[in-house]
Amino acid sequence: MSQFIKTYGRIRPSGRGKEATALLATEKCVTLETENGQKSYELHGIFNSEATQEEVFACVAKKIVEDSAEGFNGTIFAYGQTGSGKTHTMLGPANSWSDPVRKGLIPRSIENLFQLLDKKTQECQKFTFEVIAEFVELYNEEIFDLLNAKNKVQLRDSGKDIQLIGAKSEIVDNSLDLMHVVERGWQSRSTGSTAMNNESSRSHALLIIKIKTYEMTGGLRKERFSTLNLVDLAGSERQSHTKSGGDQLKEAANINASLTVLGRCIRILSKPTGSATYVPYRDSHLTHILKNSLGGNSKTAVIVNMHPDREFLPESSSTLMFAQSCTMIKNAVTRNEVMTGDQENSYKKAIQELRKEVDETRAKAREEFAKKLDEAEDIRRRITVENDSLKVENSELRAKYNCALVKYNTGAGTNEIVSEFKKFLSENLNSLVNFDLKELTSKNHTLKLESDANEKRCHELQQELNDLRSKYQENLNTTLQMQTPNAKERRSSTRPKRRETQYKPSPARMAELAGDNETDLQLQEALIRAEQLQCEVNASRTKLEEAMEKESKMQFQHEKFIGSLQKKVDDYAAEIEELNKENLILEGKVKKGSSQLDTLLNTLNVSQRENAELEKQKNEVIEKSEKELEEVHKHYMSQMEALQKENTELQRTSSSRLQETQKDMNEKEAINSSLNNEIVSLTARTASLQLDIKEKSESLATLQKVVQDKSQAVDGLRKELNFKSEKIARLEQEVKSKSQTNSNVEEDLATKTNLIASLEKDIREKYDTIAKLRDEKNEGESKIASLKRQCETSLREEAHHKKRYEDLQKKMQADFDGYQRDIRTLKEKKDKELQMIQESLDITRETLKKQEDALRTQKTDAARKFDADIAAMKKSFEENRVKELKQQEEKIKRESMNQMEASLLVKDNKISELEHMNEYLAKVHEEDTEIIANKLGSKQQKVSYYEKIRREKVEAETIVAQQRVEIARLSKGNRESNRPVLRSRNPPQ
Ligand SMILES: Nc1ncnc2c1ncn2[C@@H]1O[C@H](COP(=O)(O)OP(=O)(O)OP(=O)(O)O)[C@@H](O)[C@H]1O
Repeated sequence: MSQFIKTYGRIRPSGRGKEATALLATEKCVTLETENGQKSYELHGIFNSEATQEEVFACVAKKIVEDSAEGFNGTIFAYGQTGSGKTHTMLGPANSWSDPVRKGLIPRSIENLFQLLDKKTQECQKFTFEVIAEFVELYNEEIFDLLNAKNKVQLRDSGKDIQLIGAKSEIVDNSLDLMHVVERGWQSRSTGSTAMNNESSRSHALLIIKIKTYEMTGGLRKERFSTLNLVDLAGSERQSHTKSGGDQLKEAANINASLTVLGRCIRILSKPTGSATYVPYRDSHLTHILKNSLGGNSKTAVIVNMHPDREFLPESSSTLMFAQSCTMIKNAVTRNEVMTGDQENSYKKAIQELRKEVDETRAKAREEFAKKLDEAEDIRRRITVENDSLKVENSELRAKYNCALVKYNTGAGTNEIVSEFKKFLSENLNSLVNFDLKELTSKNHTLKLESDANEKRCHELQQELNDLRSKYQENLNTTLQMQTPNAKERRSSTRPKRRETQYKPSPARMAELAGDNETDLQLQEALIRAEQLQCEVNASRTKLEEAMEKESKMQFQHEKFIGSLQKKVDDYAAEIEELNKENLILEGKVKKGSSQLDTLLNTLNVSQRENAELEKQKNEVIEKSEKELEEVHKHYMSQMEALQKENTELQRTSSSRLQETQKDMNEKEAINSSLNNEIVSLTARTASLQLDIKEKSESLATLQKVVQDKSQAVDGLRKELNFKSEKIARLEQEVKSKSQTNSNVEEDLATKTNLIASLEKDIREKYDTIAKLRDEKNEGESKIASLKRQCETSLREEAHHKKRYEDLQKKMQADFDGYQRDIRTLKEKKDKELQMIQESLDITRETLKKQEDALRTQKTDAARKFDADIAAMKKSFEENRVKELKQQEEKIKRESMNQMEASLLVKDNKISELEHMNEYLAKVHEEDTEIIANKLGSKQQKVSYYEKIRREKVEAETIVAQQRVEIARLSKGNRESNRPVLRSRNPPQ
C-alpha cells in the first residue's frame, strides 16, 4: 500500500501582535505576504496559534499511533526554525507531560499506544505485547545515547532496518514508565540559549519506540512488529537570527548540514518516480536513521512549525517549501507480520468461513428478493383488479351515457338524464376514488364531450327557439293584419316596437290569442315547452359543470393517489434495482471469494508442498529443538523462580512500602493532631482575641463617648473662648477708647488686664486639656486599629492553617490512594505476568510433551527401521566381507608365511652370527682383562689400554644392542605375522 507523507503546518502565537504577522492561515492553506505579493502553500492541514495540543494530536498522530499497534511503522517529526514551537508541539511546555491540556504529542502518543495495547490485552486472552524504547540525540554529526550517560552510538544498516549499536533499550509495559524514560532522556538533551530561544534544542532528538505484539487465533500465531519514531529536530534557521558564534556556530553548521541533507533527500524523493535515481540517505546520520520514514515502509507525518512575524518570512518561506516537497513523497507501507503455526487449518477455516458468509448472504439476498417480488406482484395484481373493475364501470357508464344521450336526443326527458346522472354520481362516488388515471381522463373527456354535446344541443334549441319565435311573430303579424282592415296603418301606428320582452308572451296574452288561431296555440305551446326545455338544459348544464368540477377535484385526488402508487412502484423498482445491484455485488463477492478460494487453494497446495519439505526439515530440527526445548524449559523454570523471587521481593517491598506509608500516615496523623491542637489553641486564641476585641470595642465605645463628651466640652469651651476673646477685643477697644479720655479708667484697665491674663491662662489650660483629650483619642484609635489588625492576622492565620490542614489531609489521602493503587496494579501486573508465564509454560509443556511423544514414536519407528536396515546391511556386508576377508587372509597368510620363513632364516643366521660374535667378544674381553691385570705394568698404559678396551666394549655393546633391537623387531614382526589378520583393505566407512 503506497501512501503520501502527511504534512501539517503549525503557526505559533506572535509575540508582537497582529500587525507584525505576515502569515495568513486557512484550514489547509498558508499565505505569505511578501513584498512581491502573496504566495500560498497548500498542505494537509494548518493549525493556527489557537489550535490546542489535543487537536494537533488527534489530527496528526492518533491514526499513526493506532496503526503502529497493528504492525505498521510510523514516524512523526517536527521541522522549523528555532523558537517556532517544535518542542512545544512534540513534548509540550516544560514539566507539562502530566497536564491534560498542555502536554504535547509524545506524551499523548505514548498514552494512546498503551491504552490500545491494554485494551487488546483485555479483549483477547492470547494477546501479549512488548514495548522497547530507545532515545538518542544527533549532535555535531554524532549519535549519543540519552538513556545511558550520553554514550556514543554506532549505526548499523542491515538493509532491512537500521540498528543503533550501543544504545540502551528500555523495556516498558506502561505509559508512565515510558514517560519517565522520556523525561530522563530529555534532561540529558543538548540545549543552549540563542537570541531567539532561551532553551533552544541544539540537537535532533529521536525517540524510537519498538512495538512487538503476539496473538494466537486458533492454531495461528500472529507476530507483529513495528517502530514508532517521534522526532524533534533542531532549528533550521539563518545564523544571523540566532546570533550564534564559536562552538554554537559549529553546532549550527552541523545542524544545518544534516537538515540540508534531509532537504536534499526530500527534494529527490518528491520528484516523479522514475527520475529519482539515488537518494543520499547515508550523507547524514539523520537521514540514514529516518531512511524508512522517507520513501520507505512507514506511515509518516511531518509538522512544520512557523513563526508568524514578518521578520522571519524567509525562514517561513523555506519551511513551507520543505513542507510542500514532503507532501509529494510516497511511502510504500506494509504490515510487519509473521504468521506461524497451523496455517493449513487456519486457511481451511478462513475458506469455510468465507463460504459460509457467501452462502448466508446469497440466501438472505434471495429471500429479500423473493419477498420484494411477492410484494410487487401483489401490487400489480391489485392494480390489475382495480383496473378491470374500473373498465367494467367505465363500460357501464358509457352505456348509461349513450342511453342518456339517446334519450336526450330523442327528447325523452332531460330531467331523467340529470337524475340518472345524479344517481350515477352518488352510486359511483365511492368507486371513483379507485379510478385509474387513464380511466378518469377518458371519463373527463366523455363528460367534456357530453358538455359539448349539451352546449351544441342548447345552441340548436336556441336556434329552434328563435325560429319558433320568428315564426310565431310572423303568424302573429299575419293574424293581426287579418283582424284589422287597415292593417298597414295599424301595423305602422299601433304595433308596438319590437323589444326583447315581446319574445316572452305572458299567459294573459296567450289566453287573449288562444282563440285566434290553432297554429298560434300550437306554436305558443311549443315555445313554452322549448323555453322550459332550455331552462332544464341550462340547469342540467350547470349541474354537469358542477359534476365536472367535482370530477376534476376527484381526478386531482386520484392523480395524487396514483402518483403515490407510482412512487411506490418506482420505489419498488428502485429497490429491485438495488437488490439487483446487491446481487451483482454479491455475485462479485462470490466471484472474488471463489478467486480467493482458488488462490487459497493454490496457497494450500504450495503450503502442502512446503509442508512436505518442512516435514523433512522438521525431522532434522526435532532433535535440535528437543534440546532447545529442554533449555527453554530450564530457562522458564529459572525465570519462574526468578519471578517468584521477584514477587516475594515485591510483596516484601510493597509490605515495607505499606509499613512506610502507615508510618507516614501515622506521622501525618501526628502532624494532623498537632495541627488540630494548634487549630484548637488558635480557635481559643481567636475567641479570646474576639473577647478582647469586644472588650476593646466596648472601651473604645466608652472612649469615643468620652471623646465625644470632651469634644462637646471642648466645643463649649471653644465657644466660651470665642465669646471671651470677643469680649476681650471689645474690652480692649473699650480700653483704648477710654484710656485717652479717662485716666481713672486706668485702674479699671489694670484690673481688666489682670482679668484678661487670668482668662488667657484659663484658655491655655483649656487648650492643654483639649490637646490631652485629642492625644487620648488618637491613642485609643491607634489601639483599636492595632487590635483590628491583630484580629485580622489571627483570622488569616486560622484560615491558612485550616487550608493547610485540608491540603495535608487531601495529600495524605491521595498519597495513600496512590500507594494502594500502585500496590494493587503492581500486584495485578505481577500476577498477570506470572499467570501468563504459567500459561505459556503450560502451553510449552504441552507442546513439548506432544512433540516428545511424537518424537518418541518417530524415534522408535526410525530406530526399529534403522536397526532392521542396519542388521540386514550388516548381515550382507558381513557375509561379503567375510568371504572377501577369508580370501585375502588366505592369500596374505600364504605370502607372509613364505616371507616369514625366508626372513626367519636370515634372522636365525644373523642371530647365530651375533651369538658367535658375542661369545668371541666375551672371550676377548676376558683375555683383555687378564692382560690388563697381569701383563701391563704401568698405570698410564693400563689406563690407555683400559680406555681402548672400554671403547671397544662400548662399541661392541652398541652393536650387540643394535643387534638385539633388530632381533626384537624381527621376532615381533614374526609374532605379528603369525597372528591371524582380519583386516580389510578398505576400512568400513
Ligand atoms: N503554539 C504555541 N502556543 C504557545 N506557545 C508556544 C507555541 N509554540 C511555541 N510556543 C512558545 O515558544 C517558545 C519556543 O518554543 P520551542 O522551544 O518549542 O521552540 P523550538 O522550535 O523547539 O525551538 P528550538 O529549535 O530552538 O528548540 C516556548 O516558550 C514555547 O512555549
